[in-house]
Amino acid sequence: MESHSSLSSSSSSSPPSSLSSESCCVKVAVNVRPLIGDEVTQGCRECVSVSPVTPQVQMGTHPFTFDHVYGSNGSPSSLMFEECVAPLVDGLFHGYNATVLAYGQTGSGKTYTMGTGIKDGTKNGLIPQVMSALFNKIDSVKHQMGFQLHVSFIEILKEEVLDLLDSSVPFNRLANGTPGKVVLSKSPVQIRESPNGVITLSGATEVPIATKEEMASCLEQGSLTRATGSTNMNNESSRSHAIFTITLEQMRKISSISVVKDTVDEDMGEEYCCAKLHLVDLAGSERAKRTGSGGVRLKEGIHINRGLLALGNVISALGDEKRRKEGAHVPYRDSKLTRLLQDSLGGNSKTVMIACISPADINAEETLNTLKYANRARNIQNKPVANKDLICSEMQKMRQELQYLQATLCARGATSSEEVQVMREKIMKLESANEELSRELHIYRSKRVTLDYCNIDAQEDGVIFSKDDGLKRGFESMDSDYEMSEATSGGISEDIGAAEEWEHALRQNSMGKELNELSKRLEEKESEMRVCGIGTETIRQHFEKKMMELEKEKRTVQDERDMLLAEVEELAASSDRQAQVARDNHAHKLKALETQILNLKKKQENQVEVLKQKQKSEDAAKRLKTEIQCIKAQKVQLQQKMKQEAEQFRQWKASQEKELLQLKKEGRKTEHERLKLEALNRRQKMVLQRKTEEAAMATKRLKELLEARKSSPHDISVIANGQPPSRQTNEKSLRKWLDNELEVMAKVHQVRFQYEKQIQVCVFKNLFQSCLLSANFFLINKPL
Ligand SMILES: Nc1ncnc2c1ncn2[C@@H]1O[C@H](COP(=O)(O)OP(=O)(O)OP(=O)(O)O)[C@@H](O)[C@H]1O
Repeated sequence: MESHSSLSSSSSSSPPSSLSSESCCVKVAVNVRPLIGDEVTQGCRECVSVSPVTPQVQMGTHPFTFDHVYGSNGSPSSLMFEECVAPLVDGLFHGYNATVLAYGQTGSGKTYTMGTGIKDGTKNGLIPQVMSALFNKIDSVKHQMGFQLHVSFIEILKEEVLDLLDSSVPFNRLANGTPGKVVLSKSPVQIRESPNGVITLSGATEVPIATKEEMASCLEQGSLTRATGSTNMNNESSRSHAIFTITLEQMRKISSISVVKDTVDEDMGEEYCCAKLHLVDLAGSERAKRTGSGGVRLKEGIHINRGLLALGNVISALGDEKRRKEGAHVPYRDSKLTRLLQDSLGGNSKTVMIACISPADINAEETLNTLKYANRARNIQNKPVANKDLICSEMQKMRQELQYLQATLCARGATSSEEVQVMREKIMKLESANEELSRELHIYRSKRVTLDYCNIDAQEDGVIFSKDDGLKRGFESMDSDYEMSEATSGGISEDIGAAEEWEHALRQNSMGKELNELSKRLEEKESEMRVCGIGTETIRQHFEKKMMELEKEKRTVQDERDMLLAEVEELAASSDRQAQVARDNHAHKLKALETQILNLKKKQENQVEVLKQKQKSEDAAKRLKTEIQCIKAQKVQLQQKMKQEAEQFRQWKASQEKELLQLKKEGRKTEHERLKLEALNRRQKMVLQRKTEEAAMATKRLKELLEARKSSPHDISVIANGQPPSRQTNEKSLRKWLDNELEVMAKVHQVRFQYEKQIQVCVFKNLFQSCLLSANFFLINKPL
């Protein structure tokens, strides 16, 4: 399966990255492998001492401090995964890219550490542990998230990027059957840089992974395909830089809690995250003299060293704080390796470098170089960013906003119906205002039509109606013979139409005025009604209550007065001084009470008056109500009348137009007939002329024959009186005479025939003329 893969955080498949960004240094761990067989055989001694307390490696007088040191009495190598790589695996689940980079001289144990070897790496190496940790984690959180895993495995061999998982390429094992040794026929992969500077690999196979076993199988397949070769320093020396990439895509369910109407609503949104873990097993630096390489191996070695040198330069550039601050150029483009590791070093990645060293004194120089190299790498500052989908976060935000708005809407639910009611009323008011305005507009238009007519009338002094251009259509194709009659009829019809239109406009105008008048009256009455009717009932009740109170008060005062009167009468019976004083007091009180009663009576009378007034205004309101109803009915009637009148006018106009069209059609037909008759007439005239000429000729000929006949009896008389003519002469004369007679008879017959024909033509001509006359008559008298 070919796909577009990327070594960068923001790959084509990755969403735009955002959110938390923190600077962090590249972590460097040193792994000191034990002395191996050859080294022991050669009697090598360990030249590296490790401080168990502080993660420090001492090489002669040079102490190097790292984040972790494993092996040779440092931390046990078994802790390497937990301390260095496990946090990166965790980071993947939070969207952070990560890189684990194994660096060191040839035979220092990089492949062994990473687990990309076929022989002994697949069990204890870091990559197999990554796989276990990854799937354990997925198992524990899969109920909360959706996962998708892909792996790709490429190598950079002699500055060429090759796909190690391309299943279309057959395995070409060596004749000795050594697994993993493969003749190179792998598909090349292109490094591409997207417009935003992201490096991608075009053509690298990305295998979808469902289980740990599938992933392990990919690792195994790639490791088998990877180029290895035997050197003096390593029987299974990797001849290429290998990058095993795990891509983890996840849809995380995130809950947001909102409170709607006192109930807690938990919304489960989704967040997309994509992160990549690059596990890099670099080819080891080597010295040709020591590896004993020649030919192909030598060339491979040169390429390997060149790549590692470029990597060293990048690390130096990034690790030098001064240069970094000055924004010095980082030579990522110097090799394919550095281009592919661009994000892992100084970019969007959490990176751990594992510097593998041999403790053997024979390798002391290379080990020192490695430690220096690794030490510089510790200064590299990366900027890992969680690759979360901005769109997803944005959607989540919008969802929350929507919930908030819904909650607000619910809270306002009580008032919303009132608001709707108010809006509805407003709409109704606006609609009625609109109707009123349309009506007014109609009236103004009618008025304008009337005024226009009046203006035209004034211009055409003496002419009552103006001519509507629209009604002047038709008949234009008619001959000049008919122009007068047509113009007359057209003019009449136009005048009738214009008059009718004018009358209609006047009628509409007057009715509109009447309607306006009614509306005005209605408004007045309604405002009067409002004045009369405001709180009529409430006021009446108030007055009635007041009256009752007054009545009650009056009665109380009257009772008091009666009591006092009774007391006064009693006191009047006794004549002592005290009784006199009491009588006077009572008299005063009585007077005051009488005044109070009088006041109350007055008040009561006033109230009665007010009530009467109120009753009157109520009656007036009733009258007004009736009047309003009456005006409203009149208004409705008038509106209906206007409508009917407009409809009638419309119908009349439509029928006029229809009739006009019909007339035009008939006119065209008559015109056609006329033309036909004219042509016939012309033809008949020609025939008549010819026949007349022929008749004249025949008459002439007849005359000649008659003359000849007159002379013939003379010949016969000569025969009868004198000597008888000879027999021959007689026969000749007789034949001549007979011929003449026959010719005369034929000519007479011909002339008679011509004469009859001429008479017929004359009759037809008369008939035709009378037809024309009747056609003219029809056109002139046809009503429009
Ligand atoms: N920690 C270790 N314990 C035991 N043996 C080890 C360890 N590390 C490496 N070795 C052995 O050292 C030898 C070289 O290791 P390895 O092939 O991993 O080196 P390398 O750095 O990958 O070399 P190269 O760069 O040439 O590929 C192997 O035989 C391997 O088994």
